[in-house]
Amino acid sequence: MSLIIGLTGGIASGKSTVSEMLNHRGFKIIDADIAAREVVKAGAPALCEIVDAFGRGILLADGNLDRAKLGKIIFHDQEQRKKLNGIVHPAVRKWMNERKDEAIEQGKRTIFLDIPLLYESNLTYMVEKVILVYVDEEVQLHRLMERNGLSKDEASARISSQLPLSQKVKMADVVIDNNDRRENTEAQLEQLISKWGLLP
Ligand SMILES: CC(C)(COP(=O)(O)OP(=O)(O)OC[C@H]1O[C@@H](n2cnc3c(N)ncnc32)[C@H](O)[C@@H]1O)[C@@H](O)C(=O)NCCC(=O)NCCS
Ligand SMILES: Nc1ncnc2c1ncn2[C@@H]1O[C@H](COP(=O)(O)OP(=O)(O)OP(=O)(O)O)[C@@H](O)[C@H]1O
Repeated sequence: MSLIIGLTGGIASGKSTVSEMLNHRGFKIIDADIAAREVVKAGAPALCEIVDAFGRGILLADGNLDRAKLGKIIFHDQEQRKKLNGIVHPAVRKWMNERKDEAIEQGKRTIFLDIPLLYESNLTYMVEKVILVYVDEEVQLHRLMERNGLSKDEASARISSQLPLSQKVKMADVVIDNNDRRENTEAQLEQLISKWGLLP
């Protein structure tokens, strides 16, 4: 029997940072952001649907998706975001479920699904427990601006396109506070692994 745990948070709250720590300990992580990139690769059916919905101008000269351009559209317009989500999310779920089944077959005892939009997309049915990686909003804004080289307005638009972390905190089984140094985050993770008796 494998335990399926959801790892969620907000944009730039530290999910990848925690995933990396879990990966080092041998745990299997299936990442929705990677899935979302895979399912829109050149030639993929979801990419054709995106072109039908947003026009050929959404492609780069080499035929790949212009992510920066699409980001500018969807993080500022809820209707366009819903349209994109409707195309990409079913393919993401399928991709993740296939990887999860593979991991179960390989005998993995704990499998983490890293899903930024776990609550927004009502995907809690896919997991048995939820870990939330939390940061205060000003830390989130600062780290996002820094990591992606975004202006304050652009970063705020991205944060506002998700449920506030303060709301997600109330729904999660456990919260990892990632405001402090990485060592502090890692110590909380260690404690949780031991408290829940998690094995890779
Ligand atoms: C709009 C796109 C092309 C922008 O690409 P970009 O390389 O700039 O960002 P990236 O994919 O690395 O996403 C970074 C973060 O943005 C947030 N985010 C992405 N898409 C969304 C969305 N539709 N709604 C809210 N937040 C989102 C997530 O926190 C994600 O971790 C891309 O995010 C995308 O295809 N989004 C739709 C698919 C999706 O919902 N992905 C999130 C996980 S399923
Ligand atoms: N404890 C920390 N102290 C300082 N910087 C951190 C810490 N944790 C993460 N960061 C930095 O903050 C940024 C966001 O972290 P990370 O990429 O792990 O977030 P994420 O939740 O996976 O983001 P996204 O959903 O956007 O992919 C990165 O640049 C990372 O290096």
